[in-house]
Amino acid sequence: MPLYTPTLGTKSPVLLGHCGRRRYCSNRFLTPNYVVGFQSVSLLFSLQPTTTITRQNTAPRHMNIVSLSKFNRNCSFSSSSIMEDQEENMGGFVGFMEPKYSRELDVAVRAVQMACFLCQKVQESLISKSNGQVQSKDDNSPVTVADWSVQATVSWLLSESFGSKNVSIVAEEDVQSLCKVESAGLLEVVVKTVNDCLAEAPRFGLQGPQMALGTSEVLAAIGRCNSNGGPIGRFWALDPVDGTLGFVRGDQYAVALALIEDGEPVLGVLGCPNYPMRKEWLSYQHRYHRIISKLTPTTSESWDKGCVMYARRGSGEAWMQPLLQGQKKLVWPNSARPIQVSAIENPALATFCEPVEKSNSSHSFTAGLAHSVGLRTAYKNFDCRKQPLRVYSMVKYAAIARGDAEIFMKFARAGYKEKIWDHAAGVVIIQEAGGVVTDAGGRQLDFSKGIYLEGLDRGVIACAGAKLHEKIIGAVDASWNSSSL
Ligand SMILES: Nc1ncnc2c1ncn2[C@@H]1O[C@H](COP(=O)(O)OS(=O)(=O)O)[C@@H](OP(=O)(O)O)[C@H]1O
Ligand SMILES: [Mg+2]
Repeated sequence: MPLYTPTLGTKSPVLLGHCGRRRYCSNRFLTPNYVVGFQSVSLLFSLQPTTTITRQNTAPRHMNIVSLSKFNRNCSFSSSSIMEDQEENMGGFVGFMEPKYSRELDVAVRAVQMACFLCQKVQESLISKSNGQVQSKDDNSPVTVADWSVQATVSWLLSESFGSKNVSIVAEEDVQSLCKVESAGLLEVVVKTVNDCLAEAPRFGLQGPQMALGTSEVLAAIGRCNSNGGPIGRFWALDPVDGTLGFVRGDQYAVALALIEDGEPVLGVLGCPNYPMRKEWLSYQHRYHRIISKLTPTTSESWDKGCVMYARRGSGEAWMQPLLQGQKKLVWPNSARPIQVSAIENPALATFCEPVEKSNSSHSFTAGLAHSVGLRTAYKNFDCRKQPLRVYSMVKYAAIARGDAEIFMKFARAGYKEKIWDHAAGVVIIQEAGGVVTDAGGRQLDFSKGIYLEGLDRGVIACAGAKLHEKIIGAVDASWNSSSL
């Protein structure tokens, strides 16, 4: 049974009630022990003698608890058959509610925290010794132990939390390549990596397996990520290690997890292990950051370490919390703080970022655009040539969401189809942080057509605000025909 603490960081009125997998949403039984008011509270649930509670019976400090009338207007249940079928046993316990997707967001953030922990360990070992953990996929992109291990770990955690029947996942890695005879050694490392990570689950507030997972269970977890997405129902989109090149080069990468319902991303969680809470680190080469971090003592809040960002569609809020460090235990809200896009509207003051590899996005086209709109470009790595901020992975989305840059553009070569897991989490987070994300025609990205962003018009444009966005869209139109794209 997963351990659960209700979600942090909402200003929406909520009434809480969780115990393990059980959700107490009955309005039949309200104990006198709930707290009413818009204030930070720690709430102790009242328990029936027959109820088996493992732990976590308190609400996070900054949840807002309100009266039932407000609750009825503002809250809805997220559905989970597991919760419903266990609810009957809980008569007389407590009646609470929370905003839609709260539990999903809570589990997703914790799972991504764990995935980042796993990735950091693997990346460190890659850097310290190139010990053969970098593999090649059919398409020649590097695939690591981390890719498969994260996919297995996140899939297992989601299935445990919501029931494997209720969890559908679209993810990048394909289990077939891991089942090949020549991958036996790699598979062994993956199984060990997954078990090492899951053993830490209680520290992250989730329940790990009672016994270490066997090879078949790990393969089953990876293989379960075989959804093709689509317009109906609910599925998760996972990029276990986005920015594989950044990962193997010891630079930026991200763990991206989004929940998509009826074709729309409703939750976005982005783990950015090498993107510290402090802004200034983004423009330094990560190797430099690593050296400096080793020289400076770790602060209690770990602001100089990586972060996890997250948002729930329609909440008007996006949040960032530091990665869990050392042997600490994750305690909500884990020093979470709200993030917002930059207020800069003037292109001359705006910083734009783009993919590092010109094979992934045309640098010459964006350079022309930057020039025509009068965009500021950054000095990077003490390099005196002006250039955009080139950052691997969805950390670019993260940079826009928290106001470290104002514009992100990606123009892949003709014929390349963008995949949903490379964008879904970032889109929700930027939009809830106040930004705008569309294709180059100004249309919303369409996550309802399967694993690809079908119908994408030319490229992806994310901006801090509508004015900048309008200017970029106009500039793309003006220069597209004369480009070679
Ligand atoms: N040819 C081509 N064109 C455009 N995009 C491609 C292409 N090939 C791959 N991909 C996908 O892009 C993801 C990496 O995008 P980034 O923005 O991180 O690029 S970069 O690494 O900074 O250059 C990358 O994600 P990861 O595979 O997770 O790294 C791919 O999904
Ligand atoms: Mg990716």
